[in-house]
Amino acid sequence: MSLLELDDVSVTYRIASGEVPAVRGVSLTLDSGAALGVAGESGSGKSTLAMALLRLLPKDARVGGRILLDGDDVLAMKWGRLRAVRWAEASIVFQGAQHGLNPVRRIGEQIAEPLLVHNLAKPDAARKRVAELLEQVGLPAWRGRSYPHELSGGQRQRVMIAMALACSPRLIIADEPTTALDVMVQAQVLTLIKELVAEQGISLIMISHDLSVLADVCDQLAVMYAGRVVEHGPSGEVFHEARHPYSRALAAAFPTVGDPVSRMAPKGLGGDPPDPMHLPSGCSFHPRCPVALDECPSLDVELWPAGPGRTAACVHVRATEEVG
Ligand SMILES: Nc1ncnc2c1ncn2[C@@H]1O[C@H](COP(=O)(O)OP(=O)(O)OP(=O)(O)O)[C@@H](O)[C@H]1O
Repeated sequence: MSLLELDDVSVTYRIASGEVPAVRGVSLTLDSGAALGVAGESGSGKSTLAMALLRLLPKDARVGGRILLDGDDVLAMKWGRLRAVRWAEASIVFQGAQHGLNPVRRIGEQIAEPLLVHNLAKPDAARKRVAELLEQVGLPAWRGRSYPHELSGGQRQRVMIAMALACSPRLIIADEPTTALDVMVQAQVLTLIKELVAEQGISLIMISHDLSVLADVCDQLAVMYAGRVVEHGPSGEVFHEARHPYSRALAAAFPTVGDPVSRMAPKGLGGDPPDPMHLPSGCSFHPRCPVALDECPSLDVELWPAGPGRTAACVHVRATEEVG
C-alpha cells in the first residue's frame, strides 16, 4: 500500500470577488521511503496542495477529492486524530525558517516541544533527543541553548528540519526548504535532506520552482501548471527528457542546482502564469506554448501515457503515444 494517495484532489479558495481554483484534480501516490518533487512557477498551486495534505489551509479553502495517509482518510479525520498525525506521522518544513521559530525561546526548547506536547518523551529523554537531533542535522548539541537570532539562515533551516524530525515522522513535506538560503548553504541543506531520506527511510514531498533541485533529491517529479499536474514520472527522465513543453521550459531555466536565477520566469516562455479565476480554455498552457496547435484552445487535456511510468498532459504526447 502507498504511504500517501491523492485522488482527484482540488482546492478552491472563496474570496470576495469569486472562487479561486488553486488546485484542480491532482492524483498522485507516494510509496514508503520514496521522494516526490512537486515543481511549478509561483501560483501554480504547490503550497496549497502541500497544506491540503495536512489540512493546514485557511477556512476559506474548500478541499475536494480524497487524501489517504497510510490508508486513513485525512479529510475525514476528527480533530484529535489530525493533531496526532501532524508532527507524529507527517510534518512540514516551510521556507524562510526564521519565521517559523519563536525569537524569544531557546532552540532546544522549541525542538523538544512537539515531543512533550504529544507525550512522546519525558523532559529528560526529550533533552537527550534534542541533542541527538541537532547532531543529525549537523549542529553541535550546545546550540540547543542558543536563541534563533544567534544562528545563520542555514543553521535555522537545519533547526526547522530537526523539529520536523523530532517525532520520527514517516513523511516530511518540505516547501521550498532552501529557497531563502545562499547557494553554498542551499547545497549543504539539500545534501542533509537527501541523507535523511536515504538513511532513515523517511518519505519526502519536496516543493520547489527549481526542477534541478528536485531532480537532485527526488525519485519522482510532478510538474504543476495552473493547479494541475501536467507531467509526472521518474525525476531524471522528466528533468532531462521532459515530454511537456512547460516542463522543458522549467528544466531549461535551472541548469544547475542552486542557480541564483531561480526566481526568474522559465527561459523561452513569454507571458505570465494564468490568473486562476480566468483560466484559458482548453489546455491552460496554450497561450504561452511554443508548440501549440489550432486544437489546443478547445482540447480536453488529461494526463496521457508518455512512456513507462510517465504521463504528460500535452496533445503532442497523445499523438506520439497513439502512433507508437
Ligand atoms: N488564502 C488564499 N486566498 C485566495 N487565494 C489564494 C490563497 N492562497 C493562495 N491563493 C491563490 O491560489 C493560487 C495558488 O497559490 P499557491 O501559493 O498554492 O502557489 P505556489 O505554486 O505555491 O506559489 P509560490 O511558489 O509563489 O508559493 C494562486 O493563484 C494564489 O493567488
